[in-house]
Amino acid sequence: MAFFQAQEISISFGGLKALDRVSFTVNKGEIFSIIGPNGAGKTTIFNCINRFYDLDEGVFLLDGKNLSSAKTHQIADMGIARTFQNIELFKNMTVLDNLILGRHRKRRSNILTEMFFFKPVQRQEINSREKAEEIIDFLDLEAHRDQLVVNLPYGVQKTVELGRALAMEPTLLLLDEPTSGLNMEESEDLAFWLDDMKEELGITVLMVEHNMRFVKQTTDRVLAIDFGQTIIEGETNEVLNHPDVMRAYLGEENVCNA
Ligand SMILES: Nc1ncnc2c1ncn2[C@@H]1O[C@H](COP(=O)(O)OP(=O)(O)OP(=O)(O)O)[C@@H](O)[C@H]1O
Repeated sequence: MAFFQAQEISISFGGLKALDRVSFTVNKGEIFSIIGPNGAGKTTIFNCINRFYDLDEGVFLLDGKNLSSAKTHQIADMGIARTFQNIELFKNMTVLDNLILGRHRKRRSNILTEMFFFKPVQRQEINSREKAEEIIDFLDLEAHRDQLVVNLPYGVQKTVELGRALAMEPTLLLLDEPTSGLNMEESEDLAFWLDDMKEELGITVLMVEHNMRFVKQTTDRVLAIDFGQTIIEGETNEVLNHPDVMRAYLGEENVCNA
């Protein structure tokens, strides 16, 4: 069964139809990319999944469950985590503390449990710390563990943001332009981690990405859109080599060099 589906989704901003009956299907455990030129509607898809915006028409289904009535925080509880085009971290906190905070949605405590059930709360705290340490190990962040995020290079901050999303133990991870601002070596590291996330952690990844070389290297299937409409959905090579995609989005030169 399809793991995640968009069915005929549409949304308008004033007179602008940002998404016009777009559908796509993401299978369990695959890395799926959405590509298209600036303003095509890619980030709007993510913002609708997160319920920052309400769809005018259509639905998203996660494991067959309709997300329409879920609120933003419930989307996270259902196992969907996200990174942003502009990094969103607590910049004056350490890497470790940002990762522990990423566990916040997994914790089940309130003021009463914190006051009267010290042991369970303490256990959650220990679990969060252990999970954060696992992620530090997984993403090679040991050297930066106790540094303030504000003092880290951009590429490392992006890795920490990825780590914070992983701290939620998502089943579906949304990555918005994960390679933007990364150098070649950092992009290679990211490709390696994506492969590990897929193979070792079984996470399904839905990614918006402009870097066609990276898409080609990492992605199982692709949706190409422009002006809020689908051009084609299919296997990565099939989509990247499609004449309409080459013409409309990438330019012949980029595809040849990819
Ligand atoms: N909140 C909003 N209000 C008005 N228009 C919006 C809003 N959000 C997005 N848009 C418009 O919807 C269209 C799609 O925007 P979106 O950010 O999804 O494009 P994108 O494909 O992610 O582009 P980029 O690659 O540049 O990030 C654009 O024309 C954009 O200006």
